[in-house]
Amino acid sequence: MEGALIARDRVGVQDFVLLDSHTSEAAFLNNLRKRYQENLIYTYIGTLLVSVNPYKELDIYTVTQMQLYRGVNFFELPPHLYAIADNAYRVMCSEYNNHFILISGESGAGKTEASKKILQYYAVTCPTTEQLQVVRDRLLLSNPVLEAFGNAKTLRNDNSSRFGKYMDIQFDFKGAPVGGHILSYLIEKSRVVHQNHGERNFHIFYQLLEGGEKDLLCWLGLERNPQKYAYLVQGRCAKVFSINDKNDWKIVRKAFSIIDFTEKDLEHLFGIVASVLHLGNIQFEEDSNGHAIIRNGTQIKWISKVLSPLNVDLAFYARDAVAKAIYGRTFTWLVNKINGSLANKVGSLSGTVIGLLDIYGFEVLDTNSFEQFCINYCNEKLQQLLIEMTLKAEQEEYEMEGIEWEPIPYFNNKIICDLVEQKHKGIISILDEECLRPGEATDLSFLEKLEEKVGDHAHFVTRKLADQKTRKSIDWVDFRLLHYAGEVTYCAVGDFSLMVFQVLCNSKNGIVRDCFLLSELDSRRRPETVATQFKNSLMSLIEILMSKEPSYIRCIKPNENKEPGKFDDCLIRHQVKYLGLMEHLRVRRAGFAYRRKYEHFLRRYKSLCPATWPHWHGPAAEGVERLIKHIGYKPEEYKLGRTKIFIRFPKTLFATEDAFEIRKHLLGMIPACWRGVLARKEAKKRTWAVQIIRKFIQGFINRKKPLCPENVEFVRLVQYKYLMKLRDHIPRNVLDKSWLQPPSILEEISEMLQKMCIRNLVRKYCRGVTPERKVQLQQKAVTSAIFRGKKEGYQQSINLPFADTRLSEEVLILAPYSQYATPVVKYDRNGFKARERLLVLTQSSAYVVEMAKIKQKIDYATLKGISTSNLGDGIVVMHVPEDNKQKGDVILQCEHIFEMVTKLCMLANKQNLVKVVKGSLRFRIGSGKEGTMVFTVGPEPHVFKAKDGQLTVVRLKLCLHSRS
Ligand SMILES: Nc1ncnc2c1ncn2[C@@H]1O[C@H](COP(=O)(O)OP(=O)(O)OP(=O)(O)O)[C@@H](O)[C@H]1O
Repeated sequence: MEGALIARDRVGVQDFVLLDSHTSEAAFLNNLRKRYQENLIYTYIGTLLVSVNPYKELDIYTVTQMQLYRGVNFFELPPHLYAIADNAYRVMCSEYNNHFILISGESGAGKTEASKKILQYYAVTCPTTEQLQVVRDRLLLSNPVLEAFGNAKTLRNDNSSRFGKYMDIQFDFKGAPVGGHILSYLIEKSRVVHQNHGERNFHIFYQLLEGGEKDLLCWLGLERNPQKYAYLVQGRCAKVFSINDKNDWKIVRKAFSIIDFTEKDLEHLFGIVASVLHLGNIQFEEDSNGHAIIRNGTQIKWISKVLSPLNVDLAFYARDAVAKAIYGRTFTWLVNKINGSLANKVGSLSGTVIGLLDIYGFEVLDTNSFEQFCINYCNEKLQQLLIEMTLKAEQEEYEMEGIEWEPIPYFNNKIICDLVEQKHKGIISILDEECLRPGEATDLSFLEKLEEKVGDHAHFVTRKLADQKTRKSIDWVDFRLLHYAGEVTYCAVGDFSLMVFQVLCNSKNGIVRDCFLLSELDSRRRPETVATQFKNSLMSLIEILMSKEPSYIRCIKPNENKEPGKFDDCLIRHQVKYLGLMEHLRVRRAGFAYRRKYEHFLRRYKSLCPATWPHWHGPAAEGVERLIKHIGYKPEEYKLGRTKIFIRFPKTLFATEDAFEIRKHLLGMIPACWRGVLARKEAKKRTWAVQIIRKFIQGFINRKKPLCPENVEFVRLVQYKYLMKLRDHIPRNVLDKSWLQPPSILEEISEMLQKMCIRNLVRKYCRGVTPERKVQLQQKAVTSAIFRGKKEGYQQSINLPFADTRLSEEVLILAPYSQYATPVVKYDRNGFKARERLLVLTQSSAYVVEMAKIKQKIDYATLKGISTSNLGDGIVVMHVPEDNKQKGDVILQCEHIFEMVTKLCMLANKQNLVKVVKGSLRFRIGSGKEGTMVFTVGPEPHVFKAKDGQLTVVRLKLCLHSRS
């Protein structure tokens, strides 16, 4: 709601409590007018909603609007009856208590429309289930039925409710509507028999005649023409342009079927409607005794006989009384029947309710009868309730907030209520006494009694009691009450006799029988007058309301002509008075114009103080204190409650609001400038991007050309991208041969880079190699040169380090020539297999040692060659020169053949002497003889010598020397 504070000069304030001169009626009207002219028909007084009938369709009742108000804090959106409805609903759901919404205003002010809209709001926004849809439909459809029987066209409203209505909507614990209950008040029975010019009887009569099926009318003995019925033609406007009776009949018929009326019920109901019409057509004439007799006998078959010997006037009077009674009681029956259908049958039993009270407003007619008396008394009671509840709520809030209560001058209308309802001394009691006392009661005797008993009351006047000046305006049969809303003069002439209709108790029509109970004829019981009945029902209504949380909607009729946009000051001023709005405003203001929770206040105005902007991290109350200190509130302008700040004068709030608007504007500008900078940057970025993309495409097309302006950036980009990627994929060690595939234009560079990289890695590797490791590597390089790709087991031998302790002086595995077939295995202390023969390498020669005794010395200088097979056996043959002293070539079997051969070669410096042979080799046995050695693979490794001296070396899958 604060959102529109700034527009207050044009559209007025949304809450009357913000009016500077809150006691000025003119200021009140002015605000209402401003808003009405802007189609803002709703204004608050605190939590009370004032509504002015727009007399045109406004776009504010859509489902979107409903959703907008759903669950939103009351003051955050413009005033609306949805806000009232939603607030009541939300509080009900959260606090699990009962509520009522009191809608009042004079005829045509928009009460019924408001209550229907609230019902629709609940129908749309409340949770429901498929089962509960039925309840929802019944709640909505009870309206057309009640309106058909209880509404009529009047001069003031084409669809005027002629009864007061209180409807409870029952909700289950989940907040779903599960049922309803209706109470009706004071149906205007007089309308059944009499209508003023320009007005009609209740809608149902015209609907039945206009829309009723031919058979039905025939059965009821009715003609379609309303002009034929005396009760329908007095207002001379049976047909009205704005009302479509035929269509409404269809709606009502459909509604009847939804709200559980049986065909029998309808038969009886329409029977009664028709009876009333027939009754109205009965005419009397005088017989010779001066008694009334029925003139036109045809109608009588529809009603019971009139037996009393009455004169003609009284006979007409009695006829009308019967018609009114039948209709009135049938209406009550109808309401009860609807209640049966609305009763909660599906939901949980213990739920909560929201009551909608749509009740006639204060009425002042040219001639005010008993009906107006009741209506105005009702308004007096409701006004009292409103003032009391508002005051109570205000006081409670002050107490809760720890703020001192300041007494407010206001008019308490309890004194008028007492005048009407006090036991024994009140007007109703006096009326009862007059009606029920033996002997003839007259209007004048009643008036005299009043003068006697309440004559000295400040709010009661009769002609006799009045002063000279006012005497003229009061008739002898009148009394005047000074209501809170103004003076009303009532005519004391009326129907004070109690009518009892024995004959109706025996009717064949079920509804009539239900309505007129025989027990009522019990003469021992003191019957209640209509006034007392009304008083009692009003008392129980007040009791119902007192137990609930209130919300109020006050409806105002802007003009008498149902004209949109016309704001009749005089008419509205009256209503503002009748509705007690000034009084309510006075109570509501109670010293402080505005109050808000600290959190809300701080959220809105925090930008006004550097300490609270943009964020306040402490408690909201302290934030507000800092804020108002910074703005400069004077001590008399505000009070700080427990949870709310109270601001005494609207001008203080407006000044704050204006400051906030300026601030908002400034704050709004910063983002605007910033947005400009960003937009310019964005545009630049886009232009730049377009150029880049264009260049890229050009570069791609020309990428294979030598560097030129067209491709230079593309190539650089590709280079850059490739190099950046290569950086993450560079080989980390000399053995890693992977290299990132270059784009074609970078192949040459990539190759160079790869070489550099490898060189670098190698250098790095070499620098990190120890002398021992270097020797190893040199040895391994020799091994590789000799054996790589030639002999089985080489690959596996690479990772096996050569040991310094082997073969420098001693320890090689030797196999005696004679024992190839069964080698004897021994282990020396170095863990090597030792046989009978050892090979010892020294700097200048190799010794074949047998049992530690030198057996054969081979000089490196004379060594002719070294042979091994390509298989994984451990046989090595050292070819020595043909020398007599020597026995022949040395054949050895050793475990570390790669190491042994390598070291031997290196010592002898004769790498090229080694031969790796396939299949077989020839060797010299000595003394000029030669032998052959065959290498083969078999299921078992062994070495054997054939008879012809040929040696065969069989190796298993595994190499002989592989120990691990
Ligand atoms: N919010 C509204 N928007 C548009 N038209 C409205 C609105 N409220 C009322 N009206 C118009 O005013 C007419 C009278 O309204 P409504 O019947 O609600 O008055 P009422 O106060 O219930 O009168 P009564 O006391 O005679 O029953 C409606 O038929 C409708 O044409």
